[in-house]
Amino acid sequence: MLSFLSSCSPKQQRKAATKPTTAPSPLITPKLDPNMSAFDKIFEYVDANEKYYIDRLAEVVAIPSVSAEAARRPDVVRMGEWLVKELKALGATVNVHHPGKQTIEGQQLDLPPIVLGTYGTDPAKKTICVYGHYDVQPAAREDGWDTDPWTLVEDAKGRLIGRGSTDDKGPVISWLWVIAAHQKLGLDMPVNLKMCFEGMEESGSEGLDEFIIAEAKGDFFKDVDAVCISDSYWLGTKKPCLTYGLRGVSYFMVEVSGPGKDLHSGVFGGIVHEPMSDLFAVFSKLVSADGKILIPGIYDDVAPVTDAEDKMYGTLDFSLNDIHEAVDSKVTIHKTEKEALMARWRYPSLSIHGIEGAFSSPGSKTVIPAKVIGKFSIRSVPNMEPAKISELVKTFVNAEFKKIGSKNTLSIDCGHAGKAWVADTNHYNYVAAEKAVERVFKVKPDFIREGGSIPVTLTFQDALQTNVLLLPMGRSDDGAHSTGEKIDKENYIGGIKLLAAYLHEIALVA
Ligand SMILES: C[C@H](N)C(=O)N[C@@H](Cc1c[nH]cn1)C(=O)O
Ligand SMILES: [Zn+2]
Ligand SMILES: [Zn+2]
Repeated sequence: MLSFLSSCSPKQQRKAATKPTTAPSPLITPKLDPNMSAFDKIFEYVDANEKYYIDRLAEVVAIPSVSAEAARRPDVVRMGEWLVKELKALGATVNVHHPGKQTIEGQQLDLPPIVLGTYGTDPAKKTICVYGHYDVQPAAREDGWDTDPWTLVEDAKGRLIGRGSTDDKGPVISWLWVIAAHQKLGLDMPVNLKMCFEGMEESGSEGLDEFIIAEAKGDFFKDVDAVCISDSYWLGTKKPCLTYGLRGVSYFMVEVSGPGKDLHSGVFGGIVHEPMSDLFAVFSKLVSADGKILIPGIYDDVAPVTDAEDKMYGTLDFSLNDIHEAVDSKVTIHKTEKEALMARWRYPSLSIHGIEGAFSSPGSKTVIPAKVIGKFSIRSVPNMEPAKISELVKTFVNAEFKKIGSKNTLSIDCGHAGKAWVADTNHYNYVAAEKAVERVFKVKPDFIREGGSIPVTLTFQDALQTNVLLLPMGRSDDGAHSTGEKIDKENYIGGIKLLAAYLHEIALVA
């Protein structure tokens, strides 16, 4: 299964490509001392089956389940079906919810299925709902990947490189390996599991909130005692973390159009209002070079810093160098760790992502694009409301466009929005996770917040009236959403142990 690449660059020759063309490595059941604890048995079993887990990760990375691209929608559905098949093979009760339709790229498409697995219904046990997403961000070799994003490659440092390896396929399939390990070892599962896996997280989780709210008291969710999500990252590269906060996100599309078709810039340059120039003029007013959002009122609702929060920053195992390593450069804005973490966790930020319709190929085509759609998002923090953010942004963008005096047309739309989330860490869910980290990694975790967004987290907390824990497997330098996304073998294998240990600790502490 693990083959070495030949006839390629020296850089690539050091890498092994794991292609899912043949059966995965066989599962091994090591001979274990019956007196060993359940924890130790599971840990030894997981170590013995490292190769199998990597082969199975390769299998799912090879399914390009990009939710944002219409052409990839069948692959997203295929990935959902893969999960259904695996869950059924494990003996889980599986239901699939079809959330309806969506229009993207002018096409009406079925939203991918929400896959719901139930494993165990023992009223004497706690019921833990685990959530994850099986869709991924777009990826293309031309973006700057050294390897094919859809072929899992293990490099000399034990990094498993491929789109979705850390965000979020590695963590999602790890829940399956936890069930399978218990079966092979003849161990009783310590909790009942409710598994909720969606295929639209990277594109606004369409249909999921409505489903959870409608079903909160229904069969699937009614007995849930706590929720666990593994879809975030350690703060650095060495110390495990538990995550208790996320920023929200409001995603905007700004369309500027005017000319009826693309134009020759030599013939029409200087005599027509150009959509791209208008968009640049407006976008240049959104954010300063040092990351301050320039939209009036946007900071008004940001929660003030408390004394406890102020002191907490100094306790974390984190240095600016962790950011430098993660971004492969020293282009950080802030001078201190505290300022950088505050900017990531507790202040809003605005990022410009791209322009649809703009000429972006190599070469020097002298075109005036007739229509462009600029895309940016605002990461929001506690107390900021998506409706107010949208109102402030739209008012500002329309006013800035008016100032230009262009005869083109601008329209702005908020594609999707989700609120920030902060959890109560004084809950057995966090106590169990902390103990699990200590068991697996022999160190106490840092308690951190995250700059990214998982909009459904708050929905789980509010609709199910339950505690939500984020239990990350990957590291800060995994490059989620980026080129060369990876999960370290150590984190993947350690992560499988961590998820198993967490479920056992729940049974012990709750
Ligand atoms: C933190 C999580 N793994 C993640 O990557 N979430 C995405 C969610 C999103 C929102 N719009 C598009 N994707 C993120 O934070 O960007
Ligand atoms: Zn993501
Ligand atoms: Zn994710």
